[in-house]
Amino acid sequence: MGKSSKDNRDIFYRKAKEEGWRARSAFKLIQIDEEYSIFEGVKKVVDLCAAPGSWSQVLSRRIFKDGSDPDIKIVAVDLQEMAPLKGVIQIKGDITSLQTANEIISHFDGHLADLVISDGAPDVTGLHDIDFYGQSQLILSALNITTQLLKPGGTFVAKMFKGDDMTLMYSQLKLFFEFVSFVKPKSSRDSSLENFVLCQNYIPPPSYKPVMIDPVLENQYKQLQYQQLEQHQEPINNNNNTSVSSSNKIIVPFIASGDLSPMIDIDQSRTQLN
Ligand SMILES: C[S@@+](CC[C@H](N)C(=O)[O-])C[C@H]1O[C@@H](n2cnc3c(N)ncnc32)[C@H](O)[C@@H]1O
Repeated sequence: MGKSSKDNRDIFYRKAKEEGWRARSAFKLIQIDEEYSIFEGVKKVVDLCAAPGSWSQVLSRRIFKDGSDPDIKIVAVDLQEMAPLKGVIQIKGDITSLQTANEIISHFDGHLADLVISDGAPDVTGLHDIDFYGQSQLILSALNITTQLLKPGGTFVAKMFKGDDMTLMYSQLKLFFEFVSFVKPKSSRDSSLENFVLCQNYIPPPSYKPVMIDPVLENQYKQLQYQQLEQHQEPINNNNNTSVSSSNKIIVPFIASGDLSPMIDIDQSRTQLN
């Protein structure tokens, strides 16, 4: 490790201790907000994969503040328990589950979120390809649940690893968001492949209906295809009683498999979905 990256790590580590952040990751979210004003006008926010809670702390300090605005709701979700935080509703749950999505929505009094952030990380094996794959799947799960939670025009921020698939990831996210960019906050170590994707102005494709299927589970997708065939391509119900509309038939396999064939360009693919 070079001297400058070691110093960089130490600065943010020390600063986190001094300022009472649960993890130095807090600075990554703070720096993304300083550069892109992602908290502006935000009242409903979801922190996916939130433990131990430094991003939720940022939301508590910067959005909830003194708690004087009753419209502000912050919901944090993680597989693990985390210590309580002022103004943060905590859910112990899996972001791939419909039950978690429903539980989050139940706290928003019929509204959707303005902002969804995800700093999710799977258990790291040290094998680059496996870790990269695991991280990609977690982003897809985060995107999947985000399509249930985010209001049109909303913002989504997620951690990813820099890798060969960034162009593909960009194309996939561009199906749902007008602006997609990759961000590397200065508190993120230079030596790390970590990156963040910032997606702004959520515009789901016409007739897209969010479904909580896991596109990673190929068999589950095949099962859906069989059901579609049996039912002559009419919308179907999966186990979660959510329908798969014609736009989903195109988008879900595209996201899952990385098959670029249905997408010529964004506008054209959107036209196909109409
Ligand atoms: C790097 S930590 C998040 C750090 C957090 N943003 C902070 O600032 O304190 C990654 C988290 O992702 C969570 N995670 C991984 N897979 C998940 C899943 N399927 N559902 C919910 N949480 C998950 C892990 O439990 C872990 O706490």
